Amino acid sequence: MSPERGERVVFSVRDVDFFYGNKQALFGITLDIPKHRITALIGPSGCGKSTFIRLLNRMNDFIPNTSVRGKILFEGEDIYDPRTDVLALRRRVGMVFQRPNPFPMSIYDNVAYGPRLHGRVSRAELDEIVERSLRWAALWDEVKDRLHESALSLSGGQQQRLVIARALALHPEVLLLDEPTSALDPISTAKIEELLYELKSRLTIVIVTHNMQQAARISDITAFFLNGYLVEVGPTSEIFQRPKKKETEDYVAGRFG
Ligand SMILES: Nc1ncnc2c1ncn2[C@@H]1O[C@H](COP(=O)(O)OP(=O)(O)OP(=O)(O)O)[C@@H](O)[C@H]1O
Repeated sequence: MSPERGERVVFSVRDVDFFYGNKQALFGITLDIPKHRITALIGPSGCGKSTFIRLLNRMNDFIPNTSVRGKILFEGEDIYDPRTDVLALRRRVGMVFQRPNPFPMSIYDNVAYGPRLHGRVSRAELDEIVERSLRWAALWDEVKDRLHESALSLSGGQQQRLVIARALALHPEVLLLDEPTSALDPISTAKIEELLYELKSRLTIVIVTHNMQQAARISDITAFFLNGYLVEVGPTSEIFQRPKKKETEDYVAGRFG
């Protein structure tokens, strides 16, 4: 899909194939991810959404015996070029997974973890980063009096917002979320959706979701995957109300998957 005129593209994906061993999981994916927008990836189980989102910050590198063909440009740079600094890439492109995974340490230390690892920061600077990140993640008011308690004492929904705060502490340009609310209750889910909506003024968001109402509520662009192919991508309202392909229409109408 070509983004609307004048809209900046953060990721430009061209003809990407992906293999687990000799099993091909993605076929010729071509897609642009526009800046400061929420792009939702939808499609039935096993269609390649997680595989695709993990390509964007090279998380698939951790899975042995995989290979990629094609090009993925992030801000114009080929991220699969051997000279790519993968750690720097992951700092710029943060990721949040399905199950909240706070570190077994205090709330404060979870958020301070990345900034501490990436450079020398004073206590005062850290305090500021922690507060700001928790505010961005809409968690500050709930935890400001218990920053030194274990992160594991938080509820699931709070833990997921803490994990988002931990990612935000590094000022990523893109946040990738792989089904971030599927383990959460409806109230926590609504909080995360609201938060993502607020965050898009600061960064670009790509979210995998099984929940079509969620995609329809929060995303600007929706990409529909099926059996490793990108069937259709476009403005969310068009994908849900006037899809061009029969498969998309069937899927969004709940006729399969
Ligand atoms: N680590 C792996 N090793 C081998 N095959 C894998 C691996 N991870 C995923 N696959 C296969 O790749 C295909 C795409 O899987 P993927 O997890 O990307 O789909 P998905 O759309 O995210 O599914 P779900 O919605 O169920 O999470 C599936 O056939 C899956 O079995």
